[in-house]
Amino acid sequence: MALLHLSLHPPSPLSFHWTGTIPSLLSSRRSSTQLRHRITFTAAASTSASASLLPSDSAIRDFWRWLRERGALPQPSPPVRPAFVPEGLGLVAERDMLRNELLMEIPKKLWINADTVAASAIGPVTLGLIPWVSIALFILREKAMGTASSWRPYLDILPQETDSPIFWSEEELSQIRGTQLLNTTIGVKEYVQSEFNKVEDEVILPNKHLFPKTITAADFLWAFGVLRSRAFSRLRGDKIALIPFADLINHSSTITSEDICWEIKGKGVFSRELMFSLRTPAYVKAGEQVYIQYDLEKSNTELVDYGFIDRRQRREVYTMTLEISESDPFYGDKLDIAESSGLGEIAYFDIVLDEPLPPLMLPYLRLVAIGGTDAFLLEAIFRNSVWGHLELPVSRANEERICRVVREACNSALSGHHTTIEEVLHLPIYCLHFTMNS
Ligand SMILES: C[S@@+](CC[C@H](N)C(=O)[O-])C[C@H]1O[C@@H](n2cnc3c(N)ncnc32)[C@H](O)[C@@H]1O
Repeated sequence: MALLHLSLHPPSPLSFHWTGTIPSLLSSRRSSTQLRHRITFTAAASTSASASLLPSDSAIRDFWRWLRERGALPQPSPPVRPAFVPEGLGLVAERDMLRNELLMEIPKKLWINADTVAASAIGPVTLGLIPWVSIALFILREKAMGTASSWRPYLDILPQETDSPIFWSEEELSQIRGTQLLNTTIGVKEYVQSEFNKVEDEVILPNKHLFPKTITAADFLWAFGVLRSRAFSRLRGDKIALIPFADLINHSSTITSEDICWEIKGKGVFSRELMFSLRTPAYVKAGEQVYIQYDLEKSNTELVDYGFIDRRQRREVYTMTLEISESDPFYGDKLDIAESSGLGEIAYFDIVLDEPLPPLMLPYLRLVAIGGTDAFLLEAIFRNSVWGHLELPVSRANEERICRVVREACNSALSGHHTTIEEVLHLPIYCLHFTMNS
């Protein structure tokens, strides 16, 4: 038996580890028009951020004062200021700025990362926790401390939620029933819940004196969502950090390079003080919003974690997951052959809309589907030349088998849709997944 999955790549702006099962083939029951109400498209971001979820003017003023008092604003006047924009809060230029001009330098003492937590009152009890979990506990504790927290002005401007599917209501989620997106969202929420259960038992409850208010699973999910949507994509894992002020910058698909936007480097005597510096990726006029490119590598299924998708760039990427099943009578030989080309029992192939298939995908598919009289190709004597054979059709039967299974999977997927094919094709968040029994 050979098992083939066609599935969307799970979104992961942060490198969290979770395992989730891939659902059987389904598709969105919500029309693309309906989904657009919930997912913001970058090309028309005006639907984002409802006013009730935005921080108040006075919260923004307090935050500004807080940044100034902590030396995060250059004298005499910073080149950007926080402002209400269609994407919620954003950064607006105070003057015309050229490409590569310095927007801000945020000293390390203002970042919230694992070191910040370690040096805080909960440092001793959070030792050994995954960095994002300890940061989540830290911000929830500081939030609960209210005016007693020195981080309050920053915490007060964080959004109550984003449009990420982890914050969608049950009713909204029910409308994407069957999509990979729903499954991924459920997987992520289960992962967060299980981390919460662990940290509640091991850290929060035994140290109640350190946590002024009860921390709920919903609070913990909020903190996770904040981190997931605000951490710079290359600051992952142990390096994960919240960088106040810098994290107000929004994404635009019109910015097509991400290389010069930000860097971390030492400053001051002996370059000891680390700074996060952010630069303009393009010329911007006074009064206009400054944007960056969050991550050119991210597909829309990953960007949706931020609560929006990008219609202007080629981000319709689907990851096809192929697997050599352990119950395949030729499992050992097939695995050996796959490994000789750097592949494994499971192989992932990114398929980009309107672009050629990944070069090894068809050969791997042929390998997975080999059986019957074609099995002679798996013999050790062909080991050095087998990939050359797999580049071309192995046999009519092998090719037909692949085509039949893929076609059946597609038909089955489309028959599950309540929408027309045209609507489905306009909806970037759908998936195909299938199992093939030989
Ligand atoms: C790093 S924060 C940027 C600041 C954020 N706008 C705020 O109000 O705090 C990332 C979040 O901003 C919003 N965002 C950023 N770029 C966007 C875009 N192009 N379209 C819609 N929302 C965007 C999303 O909610 C995302 O989760």
